[in-house]
Amino acid sequence: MPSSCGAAVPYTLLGALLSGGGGSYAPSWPACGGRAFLRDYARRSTNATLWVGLLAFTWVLLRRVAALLRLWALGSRLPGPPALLAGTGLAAVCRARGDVTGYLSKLHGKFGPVVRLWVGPCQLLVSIKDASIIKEMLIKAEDKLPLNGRIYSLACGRLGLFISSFEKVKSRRESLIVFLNEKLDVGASESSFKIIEAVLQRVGSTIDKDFLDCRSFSQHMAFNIIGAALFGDVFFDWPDAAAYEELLMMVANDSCLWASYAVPPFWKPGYRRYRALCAKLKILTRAIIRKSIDRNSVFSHKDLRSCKKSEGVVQDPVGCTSLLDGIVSGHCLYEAVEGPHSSEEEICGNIVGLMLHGISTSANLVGNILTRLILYPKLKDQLYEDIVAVCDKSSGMEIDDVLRMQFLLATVCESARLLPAGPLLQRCSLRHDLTLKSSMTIPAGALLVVPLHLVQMDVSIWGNDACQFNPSRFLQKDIHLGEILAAHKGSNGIKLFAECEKTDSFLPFGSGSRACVGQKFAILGISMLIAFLLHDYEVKPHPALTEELGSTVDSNNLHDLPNPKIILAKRNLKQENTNKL
Ligand code: HEM
Repeated sequence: MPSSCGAAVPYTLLGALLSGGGGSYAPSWPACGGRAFLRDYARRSTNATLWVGLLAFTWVLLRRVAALLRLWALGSRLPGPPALLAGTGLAAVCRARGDVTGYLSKLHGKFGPVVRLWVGPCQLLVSIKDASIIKEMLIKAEDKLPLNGRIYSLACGRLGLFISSFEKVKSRRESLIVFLNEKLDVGASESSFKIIEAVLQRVGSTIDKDFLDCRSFSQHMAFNIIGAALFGDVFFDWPDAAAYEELLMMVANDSCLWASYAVPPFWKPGYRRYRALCAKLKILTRAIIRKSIDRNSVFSHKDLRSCKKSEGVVQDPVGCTSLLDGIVSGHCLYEAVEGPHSSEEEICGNIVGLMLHGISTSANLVGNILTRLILYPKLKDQLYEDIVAVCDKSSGMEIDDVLRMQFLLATVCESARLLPAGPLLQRCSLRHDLTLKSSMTIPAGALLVVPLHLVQMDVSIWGNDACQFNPSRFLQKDIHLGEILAAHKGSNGIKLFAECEKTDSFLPFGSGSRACVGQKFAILGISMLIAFLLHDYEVKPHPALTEELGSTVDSNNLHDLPNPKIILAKRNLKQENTNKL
């Protein structure tokens, strides 16, 4: 028997409530009981929800398909090999850990300065080799690859630097630049950049060993320089510093591997170990942040509250003692630490990120320069002359002195040119298509890469000796490197060449909207470290290495010598001065 109440049950809860006041449903539904009403109501709501869900899903799917069709349409207009061939070719090279640069070089030779590759049915990669197009692309493409963000987020947790979206990192970048420039304090009478001197004094016991392994020594130096810059003097007395260094390196080594999984592989013991290391790293970072704040607690309470703020940038970083303030951006240190948990979490994440990136990149460059010094005694002598010529005139060594050591700065830049931090500079534009002046349109979401070895060793730009180590190329007539560095106080970039094409092709620190924030800090800091080292120590290869190498050393090919043993022998400056007289 059909239920007499079926037709009388209101469609919606609102309808039922309205009808409860004496509407047309009023006589029938109370008679059927609340259960029938609720059952019917649940059925209809479920149906409605399923319909809404289905429509939303179809909408998302259609949008995805439309975006994919657009990607294929725009992508196929760019020059490049047929889809399937390219995809398998690049994948095979990557899987075999082969020469990606060599592979891209062949493609550029065939298809021109812009080459597109399909690395999957929904993934387009565009490689760019032309300096002017690169410059335009690096300014317009403001985002990083999502994988880049994943690597840092996995290792550091929540953070406001290094992540994919430019919008989210913009203000952090600005405050970090203010802070790092303050650390350098170029041109100030009382230069604040005493970090290197302090580092060398404190790590004396490391230096005085019989011999040093170049990689660990460079890493230790970079760790101390960046740590001291971020946390202040307290970093030197921190008993957990050695454990922290070891943890950072372990996390840095594994981060790319684990971030490459689309779904975190919780079932793998290696992954669980890695997560445990990241958690320990964060605990230690919080401990050193707390120590740094405690050391400056008087400051925190008195001055940090009164830091002038404007548009999210700390305007008075002199009153704010450590990098923590710069990173907090818009909050003074005191407020941020006392504030909601999330901001403390983010400060910690940013600092772990800076330590991971700053140490690995700077250590690479220091190691590279030291290796060249022991392989190339003439370079060492020339540098020593450059350093002594400036130091003889002044009592101590200030950052302004280093700015006058042009050959040294040129050596650091030339080493960075020949040894970029990675083979590919990577960008993307997540939301908008990129329309380049050459009337090429690169669809949103495409992976944009610059093969750094090809660009920085391009014979047509750098000359026939593009692959050779030749610091003098940075000392062309009319270019005063030191002046240029000093004149750019407050800005991030360093203009090295009058010739624009060369500037655009010097990219070890990237360029454009996401360029390295630590570029000037790294170049000047590393130059100062080498100046102090060469001034006080004789850098020599270990005798076993000299025998092994014999006379057949190719100073341009450092791959054969990834981690040489070196000896640092203290110079007898008094004796040297007497000999000179
Ligand atoms: C020799 C040392 C270094 C090298 C070779 C280096 C290289 C790079 C490169 C290639 C990028 C990406 C740039 C781009 O996509 O255009 C980058 C980003 C960055 N670097 Fe460095 N870096 C060095 C040292 C440092 C130091 C010492 C710091 C700070 C303490 C630092 C802070 C950053 C930050 C915050 C970013 C991210 C910028 C963003 O995502 O917007 N770097 N670096």
